Amino acid sequence: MQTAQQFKQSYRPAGQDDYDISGRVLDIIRDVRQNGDASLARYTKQFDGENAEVREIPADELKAAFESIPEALRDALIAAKENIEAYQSKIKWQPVEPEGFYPVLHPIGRVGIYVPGGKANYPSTVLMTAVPAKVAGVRCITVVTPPPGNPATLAACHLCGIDHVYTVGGVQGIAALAYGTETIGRVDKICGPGNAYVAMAKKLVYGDVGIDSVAGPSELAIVVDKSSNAEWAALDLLAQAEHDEQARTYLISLDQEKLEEVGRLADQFAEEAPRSEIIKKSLADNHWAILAENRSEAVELLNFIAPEHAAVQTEDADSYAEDVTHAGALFVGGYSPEAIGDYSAGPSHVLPTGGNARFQSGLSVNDFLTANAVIRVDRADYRRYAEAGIPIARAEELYAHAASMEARLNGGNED
Ligand SMILES: NC(=O)c1ccc[n+]([C@@H]2O[C@H](COP(=O)([O-])OP(=O)(O)OC[C@H]3O[C@@H](n4cnc5c(N)ncnc54)[C@H](O)[C@@H]3O)[C@@H](O)[C@H]2O)c1
Ligand SMILES: N[C@H](CO)Cc1c[nH]c[nH+]1
Ligand SMILES: [Zn+2]
Repeated sequence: MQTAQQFKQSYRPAGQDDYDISGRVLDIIRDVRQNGDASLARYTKQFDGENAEVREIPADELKAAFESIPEALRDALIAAKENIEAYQSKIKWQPVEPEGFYPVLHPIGRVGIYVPGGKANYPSTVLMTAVPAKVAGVRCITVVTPPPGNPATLAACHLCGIDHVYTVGGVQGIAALAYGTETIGRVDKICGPGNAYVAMAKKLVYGDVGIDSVAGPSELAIVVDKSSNAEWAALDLLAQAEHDEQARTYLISLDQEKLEEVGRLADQFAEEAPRSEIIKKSLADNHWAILAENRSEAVELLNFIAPEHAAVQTEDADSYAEDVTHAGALFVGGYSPEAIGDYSAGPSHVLPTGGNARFQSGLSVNDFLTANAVIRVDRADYRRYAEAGIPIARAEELYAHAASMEARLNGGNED
């Protein structure tokens, strides 16, 4: 257990010290750029197993996967998809009147989605990325996912009408999307979460291709008080810890007894959990238990950590919504567990990690739109813009800029 002060003094956000992996990740990216498919095949055997194969899954196999999964799962995917569509449609940017200066909205042309598949399978991630892209109007979507391709993930690809699905994961999958190979077409923007290697690869290709955010190993910060249900809070911690040994969990309590109770239950549940090994390592290496003195210290801690998910399960949980400014998503009250956001609530579960919620929002339909300005000045209005521009151009000693504006001051043939 730590005080807020002690925690803040020693804390480092996830990913900031990943220098050791950045070199290795860059080597793989360079190799894929130079050697294309041959490089993909080599790294896939190295990281995913000797028999692992990179291939495109044809549409009829995706359909067969959809038909083969249990009906209850099919219905659940369809229901979740509807919720996601409803939320994303509600928040989609709307065109403004095309007069004067205005932004014109265009869907991004080619989108690549990374669907993780190392320590767990993520059909939900297909929905949480492809549905916003489709609502935006993206015409070509490519999914990459580690081999051999999980049936439920492939089923979700069919449900979402994905154009191309390739069984290639990790850094090599990201590099293939960013630069293209003989068989995989390069895309304009890559989205989707992944482990620390995938997150680093996205950072390193950014600029040559767009990315949504650095959505690395999962994070959850829960705030509890005397009134909180300790069992629920402990289970919520485990629900993040089971993703990855590197998943981070923070328990912030306004009450010392509750802090100890939740911690005890989490350790107890970890022993019996199906993914016990991952959970125990995550809790041992990447869990913080912090005693906050009061509500404002709890809010300050959340904003300091800027976690992927913040969950407030205190008596006055509603009051946190305005004050928590840095969190990928905020879950308010005991009946809003983070797992609901993972699957079926509607906002995307692809959220910024490593403190990036300070400047980055979760994935949404608007990440798949560009809003570029259209500038059209009439002769009647020209003078006031030119007169504001010319002195600034001169101050910058950019005389051709000034001349370009001056030449039009007295009119000409152009109307
Ligand atoms: N932030 C979010 O929005 C969000 C959402 C869902 C999941 N997640 C996170 O996504 C991650 C999924 O991770 P995962 O491992 O299950 O699947 P993954 O698909 O991200 O990673 C598996 C791949 O990593 C590569 N890899 C493994 N070890 C490597 C090494 N030593 N060097 C280079 N490459 C290596 C391999 O190519 C392998 O196919 C978890 O950390 C989870 O918490 C985050
Ligand atoms: N909690 C993850 C984001 O950090 C998303 C997810 C998908 N499936 C289960 N969970
Ligand atoms: Zn989760």
